Amino acid sequence: MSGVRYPAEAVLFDLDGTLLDTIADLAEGANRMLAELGRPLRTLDEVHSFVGKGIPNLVRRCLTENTQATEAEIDAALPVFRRHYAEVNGRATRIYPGVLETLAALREQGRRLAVVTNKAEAFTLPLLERMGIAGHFDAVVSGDTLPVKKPDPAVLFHACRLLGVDAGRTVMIGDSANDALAARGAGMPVLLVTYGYSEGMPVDSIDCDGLLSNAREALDRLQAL
Ligand SMILES: O=C(O)COP(=O)(O)O
Ligand SMILES: [Mg+2]
Repeated sequence: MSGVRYPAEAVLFDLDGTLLDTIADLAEGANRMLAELGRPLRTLDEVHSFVGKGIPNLVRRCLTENTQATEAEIDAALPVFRRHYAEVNGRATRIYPGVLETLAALREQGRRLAVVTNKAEAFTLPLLERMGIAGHFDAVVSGDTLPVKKPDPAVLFHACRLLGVDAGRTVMIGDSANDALAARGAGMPVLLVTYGYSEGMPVDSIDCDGLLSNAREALDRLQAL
C-alpha cells in the first residue's frame, strides 16, 4: 500500500455501504416521501446510485433524476424524508458479512476506530446503537457534524483529532469516490469494499490503495503495515 511506512494506529470506517447495508431502509424512506408528495417511486437500484453524498443529495436526486422539481419543492421534501426515515431507520438494515469480527479484531490489536459518514447525526447514532456496533467506535463524525462532509478531507482530520491519532497513522475504509477523495485529500491510504454503493460507479475505477471483497480482508492488509 502506498504512503504507509508505520503501523496504522487508527482506522476510519464509512458507514452506508461499508459497515451496514442500509439501502432497503433508505429506499423505504425515499419512497414513503415520494408517495406522500405524489411523485413517482424509485427502484432499489436507483436509490442505490443516489446514496453517498448525504441525505439532502439523496432527496434532491429522488426528485430531479429524469424529472423536475423546484428548489422550494426539494427544500420542502427534506423534512418529509427525515420524518419517514426516522421511522424505518435500522428496520431492514444488515451488518455486512465479516464486519463484526473485523471490528473486534482491530480493537483487539489496539487500534482506534471511528465512523466517518455522510449520514446525518440524528440517524447515525441511533443506527449504530440499534445494530449493536456503537461500542466499537471511539469517535463518530456524521454528515452534519461539520459544515462540510466527504469528499472534504476536513471530516477525516476531525475524526483523527477526536481519536488523538495523527492522520499520517490512519487508514480509511469506504465504498465510494467520496471516501477515496477525502482520504487522498488527507494524505491517508484508502481501501474500498467492492460490495457497497459507490454511487453507481464501478468501484475498481476509483483511485484507491486496494479493494476488499469482505471487510475481513482489511486485517491482512493492515497487518502488513
Ligand atoms: O448518507 C449517505 O449518503 C452515505 O453515507 P456514507 O458516507 O456512510 O456512505
Ligand atoms: Mg458509503
